[in-house]
Amino acid sequence: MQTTSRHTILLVEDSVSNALVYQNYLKDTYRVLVADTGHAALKLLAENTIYLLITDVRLPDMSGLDIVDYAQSTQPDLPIIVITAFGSVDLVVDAMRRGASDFLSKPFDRARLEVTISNILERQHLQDVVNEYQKTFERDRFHNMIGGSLPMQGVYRIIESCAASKASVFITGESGTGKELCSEALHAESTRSDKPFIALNCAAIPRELIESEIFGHVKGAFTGAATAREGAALRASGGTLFLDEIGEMSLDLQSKLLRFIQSGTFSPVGSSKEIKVDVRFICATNRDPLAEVREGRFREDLYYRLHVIPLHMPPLRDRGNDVLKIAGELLRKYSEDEGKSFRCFDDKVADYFLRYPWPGNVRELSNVVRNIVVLNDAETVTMTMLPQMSESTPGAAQPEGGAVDGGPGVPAAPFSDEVGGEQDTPPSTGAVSDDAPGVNGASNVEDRDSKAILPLWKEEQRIIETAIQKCSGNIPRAAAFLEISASTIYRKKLAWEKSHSPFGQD
Ligand SMILES: Nc1ncnc2c1ncn2[C@@H]1O[C@H](COP(=O)(O)OP(=O)(O)OP(=O)(O)O)[C@@H](O)[C@H]1O
Repeated sequence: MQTTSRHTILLVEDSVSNALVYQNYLKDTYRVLVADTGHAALKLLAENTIYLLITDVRLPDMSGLDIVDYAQSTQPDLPIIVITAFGSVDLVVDAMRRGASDFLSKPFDRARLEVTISNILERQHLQDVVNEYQKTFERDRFHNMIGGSLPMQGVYRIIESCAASKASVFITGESGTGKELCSEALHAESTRSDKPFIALNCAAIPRELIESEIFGHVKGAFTGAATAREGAALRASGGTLFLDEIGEMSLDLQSKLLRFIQSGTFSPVGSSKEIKVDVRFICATNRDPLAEVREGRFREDLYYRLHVIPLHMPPLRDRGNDVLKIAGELLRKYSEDEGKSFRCFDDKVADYFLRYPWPGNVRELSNVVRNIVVLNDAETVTMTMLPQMSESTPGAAQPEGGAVDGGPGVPAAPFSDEVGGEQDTPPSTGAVSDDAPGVNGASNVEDRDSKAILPLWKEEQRIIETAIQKCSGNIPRAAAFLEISASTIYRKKLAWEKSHSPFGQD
C-alpha cells in the first residue's frame, strides 16, 4: 500500500542497540520517534500524531501492555505492534486481547518487520474505506424520512442517483408508506430545490375538477369558475410537480397529461392559449399500475412515459427496527407538543410494535403514538397504554388495556388511515366461507339462520361496492358519501383482489 515519508512511527524500545537496528529498518520510509521508557512513550503519544506504535513489552518503568491500554483508550484506531520474546504465547494473546494489531517475536529481520507493518496498514486502510462507505451509505434518516433499514437505504440511493435528472419518477407503495415524503426528498435533493414543489392528491379532488386543478382555468370556463385560476402546472414552473393517486384521472385527462409531459405545454381549461413550463414530474399510486393498465384504467403510453424511474416504498413491516426508530422520534415529538414526559417504550411494547404488521404503515404508527401521548402521561409507554390493537399479532403479548374485536388471525388495525377501528381486509385463516367458522365464533351457532350472517368484511365489501356502483364507478365520490378516504377503498379493493391475504404477503 501507499505510505508517505512523513508518517510518524513511535518505537518504544529500551535496548539502545535494538532500537538502532529497528530505526534503521524504518527510517527510509517513516519518521521514527524513539522512546526508551514507558513514561517517555506516553509523553510522545500525547504530544504527537502517531501513525503506528511499535512497543516492546519489557520496559524499565512499566509494561508495554500498559502503553497498549493507554493508546487504546486515547486513540482506539491506532495500529499497534507488540514486540515479545520468542515463545511467549500467553503474552501475545494478552496483548492482542487488549487491542494490539499484531506482534513480532524477537529476533526479527527487516523483511518480517516490513511485511507486518504493510499488513496492518492495509487492514487499517480497508477499515477506513468501510467506515467512509458506511458514513455515506448507511443513514438513519434522509431528509424527513426516518429509517436505516436495508430497504430504505435502497430508496435513499435511488433518490440521490436520480435527483439531478429531469426524468419522471413513478413511486409505488401501500398507503402511508411515505410516498409524498419521498417525493419531497427527491425535490430537495435536486437542482430545483430552490423552486416550487407542488403536490396534488388526485384522490382528494372530485374527478371533474382535477383538470382545472392541474392546468388552471379561465374565467367562466365552467359553472362556478367566477375568476381565472392558476393550476398546479404553472405554479410548479421551474420546480417539481407531484401528482399523487394519478390513477384517479379520467382517460381523457390522462391523454392531456401525456401531451403536457411530452411537449411541456398545456392549455388552461376554457382557453386555447398554450403555456410552456419546465416541470419535473413525480407521480405516485398505491395501486399496481400495470394491473391498472391491463384493466384499461390507466393509459399504457402515459404509464411508460412516467415510469422512467420506478421507486417502490417498502411497507413498514419490512423495515425491521425502523418501526422503533420512527416510533421513538414520534414519541419525543408528540410528547413535546403535548407537554408530556414520555421518553421510551418498554420491552413488551417494543416487541409488540416489531411484530405488528402495520397495515396502515407509518401513518398508522404515527396515529397510535399520538393516541398514546394524548391519552396518557408517564416516562415509559407500557402495554396498558396501547389503544385497541390486534390480539393475534404473531407471538406478541396482547395490549392489556385494548379491547379486541378481531378474530383469530385478524389484526384489527384500528388506526390505519382515517377510519378508526375498521378492519382493512379479509381474515387470513381462510375460515370465511358462509359455513366455515366465522370471526365471531359463528362456528358454534348451529341455527340455519346463522348462515345468512356474513362476516363483517364481506358486508363491508358489499356496502362499498354498492356505493361505487351507485356513483357510476367514481371511487372518490363513493368515498365521500361513505365518509372514508378514497385511498382506504383502494387498499380494501386490493386486499379483496388478493383475497384472504390480510396484508398482501402471500
Ligand atoms: N420514513 C418516515 N419517517 C417519518 N415519518 C414518515 C415516514 N414515512 C411516512 N411518514 C409520515 O407518515 C405519514 C404518511 O406519509 P405520506 O403521506 O408520505 O404517505 P403516502 O404513501 O403518500 O400515503 P398515501 O398513499 O395514503 O397518500 C406522514 O405523516 C409522513 O410524514
